[in-house]
Amino acid sequence: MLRWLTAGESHGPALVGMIDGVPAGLKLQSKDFEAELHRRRQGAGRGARQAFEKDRLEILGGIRHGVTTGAPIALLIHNSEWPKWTDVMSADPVDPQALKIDAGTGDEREIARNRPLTRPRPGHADLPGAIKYQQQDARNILERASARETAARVALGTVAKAILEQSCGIKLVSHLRSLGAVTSQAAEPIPADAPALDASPVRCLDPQTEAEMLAHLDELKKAGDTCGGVVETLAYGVPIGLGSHVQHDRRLDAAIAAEIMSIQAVKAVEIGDGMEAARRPGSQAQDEIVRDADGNWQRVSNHAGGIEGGISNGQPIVVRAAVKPISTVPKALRSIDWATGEESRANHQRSDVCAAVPAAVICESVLALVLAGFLLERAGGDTISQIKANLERLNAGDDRA
Ligand SMILES: Cc1cc2nc3c(=O)[nH]c(=O)nc-3n(C[C@H](O)[C@H](O)[C@H](O)COP(=O)(O)O)c2cc1C
Ligand SMILES: C=C(O[C@@H]1CC(C(=O)O)=C[C@@H](OP(=O)(O)O)[C@H]1O)C(=O)O
Repeated sequence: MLRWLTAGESHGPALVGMIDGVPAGLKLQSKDFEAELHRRRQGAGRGARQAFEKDRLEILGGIRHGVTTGAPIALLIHNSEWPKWTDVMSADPVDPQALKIDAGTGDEREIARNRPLTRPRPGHADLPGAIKYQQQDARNILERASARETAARVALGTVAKAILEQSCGIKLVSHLRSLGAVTSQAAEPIPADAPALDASPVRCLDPQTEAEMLAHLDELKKAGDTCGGVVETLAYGVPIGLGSHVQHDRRLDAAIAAEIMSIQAVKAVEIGDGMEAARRPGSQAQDEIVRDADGNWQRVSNHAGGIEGGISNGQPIVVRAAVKPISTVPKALRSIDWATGEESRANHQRSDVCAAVPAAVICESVLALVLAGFLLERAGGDTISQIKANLERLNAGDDRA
């Protein structure tokens, strides 16, 4: 069984990720994690933090000389800003007078005064979190609600991607179907080896759409507004048989939807044609069954996005996620200051303008974690070679005419 957890705050010393149930014999090095963390930092729409955030990684256990041992893998990702925030985020009480930080952005001035954040931002966890946990300072909520946490999930996803790739060659790819009001004209489906995607600041293969997306983003930024987008993630090479129809919590599509929805700012998840399927006649919404010359089961289309009855059907898995516009809107929205009870404008701290591009990399990682969990459930072993052998045996086990 694959289990994973993260901990840590956005401006604390570090993030922590731990994953248990990883087979021995998987090849994984620091540079593999660093490459994925680098991908998450890239792209249009990011705020100032990503210009200097280094995501410095330490592997604390589970990997030795570039190979997993079967022990839980523990990962630490240092927050570059920690030296500046040590007093503000200290675990132990500090004298408020001692808190001195260079004035810079409005946010830093708030910190310099060590003023509790009391003007909750609509759309963030500030208000419901503060009421639920009885906090007077929204920082005690927003530090953990922050999508900084996704750096840890992307690091854990690196392990999952290695399991998928090294056991049966599964590859994932992500791109933007739309950014704000601009929709991609990309041919479908994007292949697994689409190399230009990482080079595109908006993960879009079509230069004209890319330019329109960038212009749209720029326009919203100049207007003091923020932007969302629709991310599409595909997994190629997933064998038939991951997940099950027999119980609600064993359905692959349900697990994928829940995990993708757990990414900060994701507000809808579609598998295959998703919402569009509901508008089509049934004859145009299913994937007719054929066999190729070698007798392999094939489909003439992939409306189902690779999953039927909660089970992978051998077609590419296609998942789309709607990422809402960033809730820290620079032209700050209406709120109430809970320190005074008066109408006010929401706190504004340094912020991204759009999360859709990094969300694409995060969706890949999260999808990889879910698929790796189901793969291990079906073909699990203690070592990667046992999993490979199990998969071969399972794939050869179909004696249908
Ligand atoms: C990669 C990424 C970066 C984000 N950056 C910001 C940000 O800078 N400012 C902000 O207000 N929200 C940002 N968000 C969204 C918030 O974390 C999210 O809206 C908040 O935690 C509330 O959760 P919910 O939107 O899922 O309800 C980001 C999300 C992602 C995925
Ligand atoms: C730090 C990251 O994203 C952060 C996510 C985030 C939020 O509210 O979700 C708010 C911002 O934090 P900060 O105030 O430090 O700029 C983003 O930068 C990251 O992705 O590494």
